[in-house]
Amino acid sequence: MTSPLRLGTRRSLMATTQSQMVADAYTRRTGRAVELVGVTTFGDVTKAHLAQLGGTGVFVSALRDKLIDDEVDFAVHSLKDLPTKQDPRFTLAALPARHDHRDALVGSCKFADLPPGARVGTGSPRRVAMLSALRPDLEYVAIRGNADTRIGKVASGELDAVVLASAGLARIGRGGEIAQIFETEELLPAPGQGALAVECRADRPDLIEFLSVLDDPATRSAVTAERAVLAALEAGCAAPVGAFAVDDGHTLNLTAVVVSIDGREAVRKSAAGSPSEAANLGRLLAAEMIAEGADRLMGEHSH
Ligand SMILES: NCc1[nH]cc(CCC(=O)O)c1CC(=O)O
Repeated sequence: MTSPLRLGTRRSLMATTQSQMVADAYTRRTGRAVELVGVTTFGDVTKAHLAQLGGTGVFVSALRDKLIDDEVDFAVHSLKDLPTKQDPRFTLAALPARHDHRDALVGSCKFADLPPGARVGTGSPRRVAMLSALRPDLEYVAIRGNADTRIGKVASGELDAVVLASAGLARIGRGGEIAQIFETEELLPAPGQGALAVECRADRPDLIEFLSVLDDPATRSAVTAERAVLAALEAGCAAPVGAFAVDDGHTLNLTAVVVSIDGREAVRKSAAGSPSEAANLGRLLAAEMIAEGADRLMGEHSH
């Protein structure tokens, strides 16, 4: 009998839920058992504001340490938390079919119905910038902590609403509290939002082959283009950059935006191309955006 695969996961509800989803999908497809191994990460224990931690990857490195130490076989990350520069010791063996890519408002009314001066919580400069463009009359409050903590600030009355990723809310069973989902025309999601990444060591070709049953090619081309924009802009997860692509099986349609943090200026562009040229499409779009001043808009939030 084959031994179970060991899946390293952060201990938060969102992480264990998404890890369990991937574990179940793998077992369904292959018949092989997967056991979850809980790992505590720096990103879970630190009190520092995420945007001040010097970029991406705080949730990722502890899981990668366990891969290197051979304590786990693979890990599942939220793709949007993964640095665009891939560490050569690891491979994204599968990018499963993406869940909802959009952002959602949790609160007692829709965004347009919030009274002037209402306090809206979000830790993301991207969301602050784009929401400020729609409603400059609201107060945007930097918040941190897991989704549960953030939603709690609405229940306690400290905030009128919070904005979180729809996919994450669904994963922790709080999708029912969503007052509104933002369409991409008004709030373009973070590159890779809603997608998971299945990662293992690059020196385990057999395992990469096993895990590849979970890969969804249309998701892979879409998020490859989105992440290529982010990489070419030399922006990190804290930059006010949105990107979203759809691969319909023939054509890859990509839209990206960079917004000044006050929401007053934006460079937004779209492009279409072949899914097999996803990375190029993203790079070219980013170059056009830079030519129109995108890097100036990012200011201190680049890198
Ligand atoms: N930045 C933290 C983070 N990383 C992934 C998700 C949620 C879901 C996803 O995009 O897969 C969240 C929470 C959020 O942004 O609301």
